[in-house]
Amino acid sequence: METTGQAPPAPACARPALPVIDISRFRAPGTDREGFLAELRSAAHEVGFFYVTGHGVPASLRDDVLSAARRFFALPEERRLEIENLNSPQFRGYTRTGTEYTAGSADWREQIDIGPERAAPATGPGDPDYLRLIGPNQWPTALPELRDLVLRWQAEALRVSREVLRALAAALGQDEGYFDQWFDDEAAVHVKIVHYPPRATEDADQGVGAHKDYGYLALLQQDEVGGLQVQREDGGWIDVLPLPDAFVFNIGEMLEIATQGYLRATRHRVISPRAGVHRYSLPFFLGPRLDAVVEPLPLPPELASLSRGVTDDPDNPLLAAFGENAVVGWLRSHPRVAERWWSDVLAEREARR
Ligand SMILES: O=C(O)CCC(=O)C(=O)O
Ligand SMILES: [Fe+2]
Repeated sequence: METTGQAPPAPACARPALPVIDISRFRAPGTDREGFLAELRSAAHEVGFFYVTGHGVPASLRDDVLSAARRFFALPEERRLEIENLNSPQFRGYTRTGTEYTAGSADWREQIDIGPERAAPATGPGDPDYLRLIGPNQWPTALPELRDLVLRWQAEALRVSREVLRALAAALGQDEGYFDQWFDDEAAVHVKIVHYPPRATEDADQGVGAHKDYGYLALLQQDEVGGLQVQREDGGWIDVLPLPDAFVFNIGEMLEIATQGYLRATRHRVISPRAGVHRYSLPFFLGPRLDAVVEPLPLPPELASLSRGVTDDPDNPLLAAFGENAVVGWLRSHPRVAERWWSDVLAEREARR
């Protein structure tokens, strides 16, 4: 189905446009394990996007985080700006609508970026730059409940995404613990709390422009509005309607590279809500530890023969060293934060060019 705007609500009996994977089957006694792994493999290889049910995250936690998000974005702007990301050397905190660009056009959303809640380590000359990404989040004093809710959400999203990654490792013919060493409690996870305001004019519909996600896996909780679209191989767009109690999962570029293109990082975008409608979503990105090095995964020959290879973007090449990739990505996407807190690093990089 080709669409240019927002889809009408799906009838209750509509077949979801993406595969649905019940992740509880991975551990359930009596599951046809090979059948389960084959379904997951085909979803991740052919589409790169799928719904995940059976994840065990309480609906009440999801509802509480989404309603706290609505309260945050309803605060007066000066209260939201108290946690502006410009205050944070670790790029954490609030960014206003219209400051983010995808493929040269402004996205129409505001958000809070949240990472692992840790103290900033003491660093000195010779230390890798990525250590400066480690540090605390910013939390709004006007909404004291947000910290605990979001950190619980982050922990649950990490748990579920590690489980999906283990199932993917098994589906790719590896030991299920294949990725575990890079995805321990210091994994570089990133939660966003996002508000898509209604479009400003009828045809200004770029909530977020078409892109692939970076990292290994992304997990998305959307509210009931809809607007996420995934690109098909023929270039058309599929509406990813909200499915109750399901997360949307997709493959990130790092996992595409690690599997030489066997798994697919699929382009997607968000269409802005219509006048009067607001959309809220909670994307979660799973990255490995900052000291991880991405090595090619040894695919079984029958899968390797179906690998598509990787087309790296020459303007934005991905490196094997994850921490350095993360630094480059943050410096590029938030130049004002970079100038304020990373000017020594920028100068050193400039001198080396
Ligand atoms: O909000 C959404 O539905 C998806 C957002 C997204 O694709 C992203 O932030 O990378
Ligand atoms: Fe995305």
